[in-house]
Amino acid sequence: MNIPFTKMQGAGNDFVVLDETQGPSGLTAAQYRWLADRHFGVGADQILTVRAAPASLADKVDFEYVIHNSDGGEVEQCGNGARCFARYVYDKQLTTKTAIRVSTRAGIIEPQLQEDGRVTVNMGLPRWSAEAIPFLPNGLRNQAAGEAERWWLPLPAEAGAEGVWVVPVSMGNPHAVQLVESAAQAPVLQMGPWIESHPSFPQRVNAGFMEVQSRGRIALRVYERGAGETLACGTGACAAVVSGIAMGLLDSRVDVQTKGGMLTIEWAGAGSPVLMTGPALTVFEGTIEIPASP
Ligand SMILES: N[C@@H](CCC[C@H](N)C(=O)O)C(=O)O
Repeated sequence: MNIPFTKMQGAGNDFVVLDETQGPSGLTAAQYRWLADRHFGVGADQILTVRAAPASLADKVDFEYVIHNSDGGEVEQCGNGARCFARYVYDKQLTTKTAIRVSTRAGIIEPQLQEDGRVTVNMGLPRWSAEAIPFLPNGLRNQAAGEAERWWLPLPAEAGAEGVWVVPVSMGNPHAVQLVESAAQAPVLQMGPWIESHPSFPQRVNAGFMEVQSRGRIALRVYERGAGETLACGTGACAAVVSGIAMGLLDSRVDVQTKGGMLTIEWAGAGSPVLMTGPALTVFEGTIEIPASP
């Protein structure tokens, strides 16, 4: 099967974007994995698929946005991808709107193109309940940290620590945020896989390592579920900032330094949606022949 694609990136988190507004291509998990492979396919952290609004939401949204991790699994949300999605549908003239409503597996989000080329996305409310994340707190120690709750995740010796305190939170997808002295020195690659697959997160989790540099700035690295460490994670940035605000460590507007660029996250507190602003750029376009059974 030959399919056209667009390669995009947002703060270095990179994507293959597919247009299925005229109908589904019916790709399998193995084909998504192949497309994301940096040696055999195009290479990406996530594959983003643009679809027409589902009939049940036709009066509420402009498009549907489907996300697959590089391991081939479909997931609920992707923040950097949401910005690239908005840039894509506008640049491809699939819409003339600059404020777009998009349905995702995690609900409706609202990207808005800015005049400086960046995109701001209303990512909705953070969710803290164990059911929403989902998170199994059974038997784990916890402690109050401001208005947030931190949980002790015991880890095996191979992870490099007996355990870590994390704040579990959902931005539509699951996150576990820990505070570190230095993001640059954090054991992301050693510890990340153990947190990602920790039995307390039945759908696995994105593991965030947050260094608070001031009340308005953090450095962040994220070991992403289904993709490994990426240069930036938009939902991870939202999760880290809302956790830091709930812990009383951050103000309501925070610059997030990632390995691939800067994101700005704003959150006015309980009941308010999280706003994420950052870059969204096209890198190249092409057509690729996808093997039937890679
Ligand atoms: N890169 C993303 C998140 C992609 C999904 C994530 N790996 C998951 O499995 O939940 C972002 O920018 O938010």
